Amino acid sequence: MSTIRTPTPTAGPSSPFVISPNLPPLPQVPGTDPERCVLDAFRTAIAKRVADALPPLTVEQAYTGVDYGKKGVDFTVALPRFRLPGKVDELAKKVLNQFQPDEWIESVVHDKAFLHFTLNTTTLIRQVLDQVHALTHATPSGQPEYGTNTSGEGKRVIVEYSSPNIAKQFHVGHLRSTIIGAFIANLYKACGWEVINMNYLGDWGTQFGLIAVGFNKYGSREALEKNAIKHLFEVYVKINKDAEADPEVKSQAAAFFKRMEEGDEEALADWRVWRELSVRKYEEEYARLNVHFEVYTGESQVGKESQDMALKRLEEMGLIDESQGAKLVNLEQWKLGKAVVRKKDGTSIYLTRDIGGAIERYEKYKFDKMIYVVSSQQDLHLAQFFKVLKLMDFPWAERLEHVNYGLVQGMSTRKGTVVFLDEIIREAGSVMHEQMRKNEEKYKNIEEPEATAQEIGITGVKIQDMAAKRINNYTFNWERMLSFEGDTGPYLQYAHVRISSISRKNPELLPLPAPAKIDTTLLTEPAAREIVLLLGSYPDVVKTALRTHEPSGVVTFAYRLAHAISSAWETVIVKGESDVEKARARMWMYLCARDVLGAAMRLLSLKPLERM
Ligand SMILES: NC(=[NH2+])NCCC[C@H](N)C(=O)O
Repeated sequence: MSTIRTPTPTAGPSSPFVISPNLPPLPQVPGTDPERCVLDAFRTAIAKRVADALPPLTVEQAYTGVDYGKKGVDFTVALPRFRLPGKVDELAKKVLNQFQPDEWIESVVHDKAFLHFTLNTTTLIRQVLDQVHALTHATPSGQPEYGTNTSGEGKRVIVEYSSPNIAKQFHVGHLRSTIIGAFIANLYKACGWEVINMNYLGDWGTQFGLIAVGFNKYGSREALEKNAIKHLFEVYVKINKDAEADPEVKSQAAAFFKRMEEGDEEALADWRVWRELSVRKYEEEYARLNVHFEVYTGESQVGKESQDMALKRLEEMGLIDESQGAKLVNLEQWKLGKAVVRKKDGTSIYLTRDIGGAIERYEKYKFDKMIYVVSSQQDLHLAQFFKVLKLMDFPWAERLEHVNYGLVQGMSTRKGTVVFLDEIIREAGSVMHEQMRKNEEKYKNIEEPEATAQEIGITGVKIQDMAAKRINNYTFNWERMLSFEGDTGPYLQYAHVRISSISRKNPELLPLPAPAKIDTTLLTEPAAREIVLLLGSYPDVVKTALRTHEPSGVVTFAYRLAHAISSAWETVIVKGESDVEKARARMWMYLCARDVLGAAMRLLSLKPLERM
């Protein structure tokens, strides 16, 4: 299996898709982009009819009232939201009276306060499939772009996530930050933003004094080279024990860290190696998760100057209270308590580093937005730190955003509590491998069972993590997340593999003719129409995710698409269809569905499998 990064979609400068010029012309509604989301055109067609019948309503106003319909309805307009004079029934009647079906809209039905519109099936299928195809296979960049948009063009975002602490445990909180953060970064990229993936390591603090002392006693250069993360943690655990029994160890550690804070090169030399080797190891593990950082920074990298400057400014502004030698910002009036920004002994602290760090990042990157993907356990910390920056009148303080998430209970391997990221990855692979072995017949046909199990295992972990709203807590469950049944990661991979097999299984239909030569009017089954409408909605799914910062909407979309494909599979057949033209049209539709399912999976940082 290749280790090459699966490219995540990003919008190119111009779209290779244009709406057929033979269709009735439509006005251009600002903010819509039919060349990237053809449903925008259908919505405009609906809005135009509603506006034309109900002056002074404008097409633009009407457009905001066009929503997806429920249960078998394409789009619905709720009339009361326009606040027009007159009774709803009369308004509806006006729209109905003027209604003429055309190649955009087939029909309208009036139901209480609602108008339900049905799109013209022929146009829908033709335009959506053409668009998916062009934006997947014919982009100037050569990268798939379907679902992307250009709303973030020219803007830069920093997404800070994962951020584990060196020499300490990599816990589920860090895993969630990694999974959700990678999604958020992909999402912004797909919306045209320039994205900087940033990892803010916990690489500073008194624990490094302890490790320095511990390393002399328990450390091994060899073990460090082999697995720095693991070895440093082992050293840390041992010396911590010693320190509990022997205050001398503690004071040695404190003295050493003091030297580090003072910039003593000798003291820093070892620390630098530990950090470097840990980062290298982390990079390997992130790569297996399809996660990549442009910037590894950390608490150690925040300059003393920016922290001092921040304190000074707070002081000048009269925002600092002193209490027993410590300095704090009183945030009581915002119900954010009192935030300590300088300890009695003058050493820097987490909060102050975050404040100084943000100032430095703004200087360096001039970001339009900066997102911190951090557990909801740190809600107060982030709220305090954002508030302090606002009080300091930094205009960019408004650009900071905290994307939080709930707790995870019960993550452990069969050997016990998880401490390291590579244990999670390995366990996911081995549990999945056992699962796959249960089906001997299938197992025999898998080319690279271990690599495949690994990828599906990771998919299971990620999907379990992103399936519900971020803020929800959940219980880690290997059994459930790695099952092929129900809405799980393995099920999604399986759906992608099955649909990818269609070319392999029907070589006689290949190569498919150019899209224009494929007769999509042969796609007459409701199940096919349902798939196509879902495909058309994908660009909206991406936009909604950007607004909510929720991966769950994308996961739900992927399931819905997988289910729709699976219900069509037995009836809208390719193999065994005697009409070759029809078989080809169906195959093309399935391949477009595969492209969109793959795009959604990649957005979720997954690597869609072609075979298993
Ligand atoms: N800018 C930040 N405070 N980011 C979050 C850092 C998370 C911290 N290293 C922890 O493990 O708790």
